[in-house]
Amino acid sequence: MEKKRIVVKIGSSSLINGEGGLCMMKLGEHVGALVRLKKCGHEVILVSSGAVAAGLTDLGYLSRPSTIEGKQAAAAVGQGLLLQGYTEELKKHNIVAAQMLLTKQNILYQEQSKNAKATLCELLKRDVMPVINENDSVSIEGLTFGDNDMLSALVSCLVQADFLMILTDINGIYKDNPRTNPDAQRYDVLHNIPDELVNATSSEGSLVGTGGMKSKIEAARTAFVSGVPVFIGSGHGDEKLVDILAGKGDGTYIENLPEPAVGNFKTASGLQ
Ligand SMILES: Nc1ncnc2c1ncn2[C@@H]1O[C@H](COP(=O)(O)OP(=O)(O)O)[C@@H](O)[C@H]1O
Ligand SMILES: N[C@@H](CCC(=O)OP(=O)(O)O)C(=O)O
Repeated sequence: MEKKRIVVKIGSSSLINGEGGLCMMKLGEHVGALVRLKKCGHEVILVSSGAVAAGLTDLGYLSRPSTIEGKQAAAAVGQGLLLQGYTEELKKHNIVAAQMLLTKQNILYQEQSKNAKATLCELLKRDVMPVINENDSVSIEGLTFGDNDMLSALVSCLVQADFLMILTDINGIYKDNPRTNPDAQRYDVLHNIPDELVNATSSEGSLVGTGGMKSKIEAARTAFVSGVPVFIGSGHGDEKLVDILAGKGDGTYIENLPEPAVGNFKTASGLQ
């Protein structure tokens, strides 16, 4: 089996329980699947959201605060809880968790991105699981990634990943938001992401997430044009990430057209 370098992004909506706190059962299930992928011999980098959402309850917020200092304070509390959760769950599988909190400057400035890449490669070499998030409590307005979808795409480009998996609370990209339009159809495969698709997609997300499907599509385009195939969707159980890699995931794949069979080539943009 060919060893692959895979970035997995987990959104807040897939980590939070009904009452708004961090759900250790959901986190543990993701970890089981990440470990399974790693045990297949792949290099796995996790980009996890959830810091702001995880910190709300302890700070007495009833919902996501609208002020920057409110979100930054929630992230300062929640990031600790998030990493504690990953460290404990990974330890059960004898895997060490490594926290990397990045700002946009760390990716934009070559000198800093070189260091970030070198650190990530060293962690992978040592068989450690990097757990990346934006450094929310110090990020400056206007210089944030905006959401972790773009962060995961930029990390994928930085480490020349073979695959980016964006896990969320919905099983793929639909032509319209399926929460408001239950008849909306899903794209199973896309071979490009034209402007019209980005423009037509809503940035309305779950109560705890940021950017909705629009930010995922924009992030997917960034990764895809740099040569990284992307999956956006959901799944359950230990096999879900292995299944996604095998092309059996429940979601939308953004990938190159398959090699044409000689004399039997049908073009498809993936956009119906
Ligand atoms: N065209 C669309 N296809 C699928 N989901 C969409 C679409 N438009 C909006 N959404 C919404 O995007 C949400 C996922 O985004 P978000 O809440 O930011 O997730 P996450 O926390 O995983 O980043 C879904 O729950 C869905 O309601
Ligand atoms: N860095 C923030 C990420 C916010 C965000 O992008 O959330 P999501 O849309 O759920 O990926 C946090 O950890 O809460």
